[in-house]
Amino acid sequence: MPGPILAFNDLGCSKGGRQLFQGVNCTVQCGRWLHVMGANGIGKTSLLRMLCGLSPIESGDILWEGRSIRAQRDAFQQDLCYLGHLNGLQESMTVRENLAFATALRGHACDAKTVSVTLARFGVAGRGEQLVRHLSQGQKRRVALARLSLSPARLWVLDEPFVAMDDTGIRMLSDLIAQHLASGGITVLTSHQSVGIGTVPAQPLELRA
Ligand SMILES: Nc1ncnc2c1ncn2[C@@H]1O[C@H](COP(=O)(O)OP(=O)(O)OP(=O)(O)O)[C@@H](O)[C@H]1O
Repeated sequence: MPGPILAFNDLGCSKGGRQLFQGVNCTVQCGRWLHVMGANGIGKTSLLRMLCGLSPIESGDILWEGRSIRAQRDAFQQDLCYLGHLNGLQESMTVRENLAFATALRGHACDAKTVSVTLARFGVAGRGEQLVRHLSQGQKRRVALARLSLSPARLWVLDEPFVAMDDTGIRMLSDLIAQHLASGGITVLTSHQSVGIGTVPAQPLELRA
């Protein structure tokens, strides 16, 4: 059995002088997914943002492969793909440019055929030359999934990824995450809906004030 690769150690968070949560402890192994749950405003997005280095860790620590993420910022960022509310897409670029840009940032070239095949896989074939800002919310989500599928990152951090998805999109995303887990990846996600990811049971993390 592989050892834990992601760990939250006594993690706490406050915003605007108010304590949101504290004393969060858990470990996540390869091939598992963490379902971060809790009431509106409890701090789920805040936790994900700390994990991604978008906000500082105020108390406790987050470990990746046994080392604080603060001590290995660049290497950890290479291992991470974050899908937030804004989908991580550049609105003023075309769909195709977005995918090429995202993969280039990670030092990979992505040829036109791969982009076309990937867009078709997520049901947005033929949208490649369209500006992202002209897509519907659900189509943007699908392009974000296409971006995710091209990412070699081992850790996927997804904030409410099922929002704005139709049933087909929800299935596509579940299958994509299941595939990621099967290849030894880890996913941390928030969702107010109950979620099924293949046959892999959720590892629940309930945030409480
Ligand atoms: N920069 C900030 N300054 C002050 N308060 C903030 C800041 N960012 C977030 N908050 C507050 O922190 C709390 C937690 O926000 P967060 O978005 O993490 O919650 P959440 O659990 O993801 O909520 P939801 O389920 O509604 O999406 C909220 O009350 C929010 O208003």
